[in-house]
Amino acid sequence: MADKPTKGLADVVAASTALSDIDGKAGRLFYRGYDIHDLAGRTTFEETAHLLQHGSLPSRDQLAAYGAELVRGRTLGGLVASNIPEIAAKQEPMEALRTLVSLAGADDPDKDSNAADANLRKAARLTAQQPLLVARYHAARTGATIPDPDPELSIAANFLLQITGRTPSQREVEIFDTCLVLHADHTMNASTFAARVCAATLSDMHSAIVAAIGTLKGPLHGGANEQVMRTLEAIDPSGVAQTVRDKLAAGEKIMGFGHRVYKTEDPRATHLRKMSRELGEASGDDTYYWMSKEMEEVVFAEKGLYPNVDFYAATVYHYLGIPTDLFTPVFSVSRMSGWTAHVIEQHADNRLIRPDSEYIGERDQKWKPIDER
Ligand SMILES: CC(=O)SCCNC(=O)CCNC(=O)[C@H](O)C(C)(C)COP(=O)(O)OP(=O)(O)OC[C@H]1O[C@@H](n2cnc3c(N)ncnc32)[C@H](O)[C@@H]1OP(=O)(O)O
Ligand SMILES: O=C([O-])CC(=O)C(=O)O
Repeated sequence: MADKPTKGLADVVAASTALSDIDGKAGRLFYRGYDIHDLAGRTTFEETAHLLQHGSLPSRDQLAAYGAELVRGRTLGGLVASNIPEIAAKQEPMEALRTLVSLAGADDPDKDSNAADANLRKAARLTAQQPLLVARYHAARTGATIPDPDPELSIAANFLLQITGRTPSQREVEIFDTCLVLHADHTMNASTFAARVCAATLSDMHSAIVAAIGTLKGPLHGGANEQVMRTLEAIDPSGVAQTVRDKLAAGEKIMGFGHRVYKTEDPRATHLRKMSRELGEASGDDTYYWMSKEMEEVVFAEKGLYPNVDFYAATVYHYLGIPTDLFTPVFSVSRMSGWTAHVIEQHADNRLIRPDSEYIGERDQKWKPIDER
């Protein structure tokens, strides 16, 4: 007979990884041993993706080679490109990305190989294509014409330009790039775990990423950032405290708060809060920032909960001009670097992930023919 399960696998160590590490009590996050506070604002998303996928912060030559690979990968295959208009008309953004990445698997030249070199090439292509998929999806549904990605620009700069239709300021690019760095990897979060479970059957990288995208979509995980913005938009600025108290009294969860691992401030929220404030002030209307601050104070006073990465990311993306329903897709643009690195790591030292379950159903049932049931 199996042991009692730990509900939600809380505190269960499900994999070994050299990619990221969290000290939940101290509120610290590390990518391959580098403190997130040292990376944020100093390391680009491209450098971070290289760190995760290739194992080291790149030298100038390595970054040039990886950057060139990303530029080459920044094209869409025929199956994906031809289906975007219909998918954009019929599917919500995260559903659409799940479908489009699946189609991209069929277009991928390395689709039949899980070998280490093929996985690295697929990781770079997926990282390069994800922002383009979001931008092309958005353009198809709005009827906008967007420029092709500029090979001289970073992923962050190209994405903001394609989504907002205007050339972002240098500071906006820096802030968005920092957001991508902050969201890149996070140990055994639900979507990464889903990717690793899929990869551990020796299924391919695109299948694992489809599983991850479907998992990130949920409001208890990456989908929370969109819900944070929808909550802020629905509240009267003068009624923040009362609304939060009413929601809590009704047993509702406040989106963007709480975390399975952090027992103190999420170190990513520290950066996102500052950037939200800066962008809010620069916009001339920082109402959503101040509403967020008030919400943070009330949730802490009432429940002792801290904001997670999704909370201040919402207002940062809002101030950057990103449509609210693309917030979770933006998360996927960044997390693609971590997911793919986890698939590489899983395939490199694989064993099927197949836990046990506790049976709680009926026993000793007596079978009856259908007419006697
Ligand atoms: C990128 C990310 O995935 S970050 C997380 C994004 N998700 C959210 O922001 C959604 C809101 N937050 C939550 O639902 C949870 O805090 C999670 C899913 C993040 C973590 O869940 P768990 O570790 O399973 O904690 P669980 O949901 O059991 O919460 C523990 C207690 O805190 C309460 N709690 C946790 N989060 C919240 C919240 N946001 N609002 C109100 N109460 C909360 C729960 O109601 C529960 O209370 P109880 O013990 O009285 O029943
Ligand atoms: O780690 C988690 O459970 C959720 C999270 O913060 C992330 O995926 O970034």
